[in-house]
Amino acid sequence: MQTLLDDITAAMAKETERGKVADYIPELAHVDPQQFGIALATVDGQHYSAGSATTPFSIQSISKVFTLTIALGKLGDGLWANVGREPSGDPFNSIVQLEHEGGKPRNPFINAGAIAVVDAIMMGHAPKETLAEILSFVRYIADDERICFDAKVAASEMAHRDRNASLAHFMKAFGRLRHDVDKVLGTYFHQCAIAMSCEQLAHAGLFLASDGVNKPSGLRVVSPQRARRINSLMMMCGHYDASGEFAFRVGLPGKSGVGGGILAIAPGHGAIAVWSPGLDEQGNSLLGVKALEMFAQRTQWSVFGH
Ligand SMILES: NC(=O)CC[C@H](N)C(=O)O
Repeated sequence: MQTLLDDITAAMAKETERGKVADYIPELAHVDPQQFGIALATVDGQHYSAGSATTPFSIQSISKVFTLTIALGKLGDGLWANVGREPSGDPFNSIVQLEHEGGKPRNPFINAGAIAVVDAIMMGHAPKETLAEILSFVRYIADDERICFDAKVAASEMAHRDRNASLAHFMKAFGRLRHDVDKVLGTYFHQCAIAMSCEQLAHAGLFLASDGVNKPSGLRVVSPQRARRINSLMMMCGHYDASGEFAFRVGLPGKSGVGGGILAIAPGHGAIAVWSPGLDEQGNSLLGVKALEMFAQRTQWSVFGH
């Protein structure tokens, strides 16, 4: 496994086409696109990594997997009254389906869906309390108390919130959000601004590869059925309008973020985190997808067979 991660890192270092760093969040525009990291945490307790695997980066939409897990824990199937579970086939920040579909977002991983999920988690609490809950959950599953929010990234997104604010106000107009829009957005931007390294992310995702059990503690995070369902949503919706392409090339449940990270789950094997800040047209890490394609081919861990 170590040889494989080293080979992938060497192959990615040679790539000249590295995509474009997200600049609609100005604070992310400063990140050096030359960086690449990869980490694997296996269900039998092994850890491997290569490249810049200990450098924290903005996990952005990968956080949506963690808030979905928390929301399902609080509301169970009640969550699905306000959030769908179908791929959208549209960009992550698209508004078009909301009008046709009564303000109900297609799935929890597009921005509208994740905003509805965090509104559901808040349950009348202040953003600070909800954020403390999200952070302590992430620290627990990653088994690492050092994980923090990057306040600068959160502030940068709040200052440029027009698009996400439109989504939130639109949903509120349909009676889909219960809390004040700016409080929901502030919470959402902070959750997206959690900074983690590939090593921390792979560790955090491990419960999804092991039927819902947190490997270091042996404690159950979610039921096997819930882990399977979260994985299915990651497969169908985790890469927005490129989810089909990701399933075709990689064949693993995965969730991307505009910080350039991707968390992929190989059920029964392990969790893999990759990071390369340059994005493709759909806002997914260009080299991250390439690296995972190489990883899935060499391990033959695709859920669709060899
Ligand atoms: N795809 C993403 O990572 C988008 C998340 C980002 N915080 C946004 O709302 O635009």
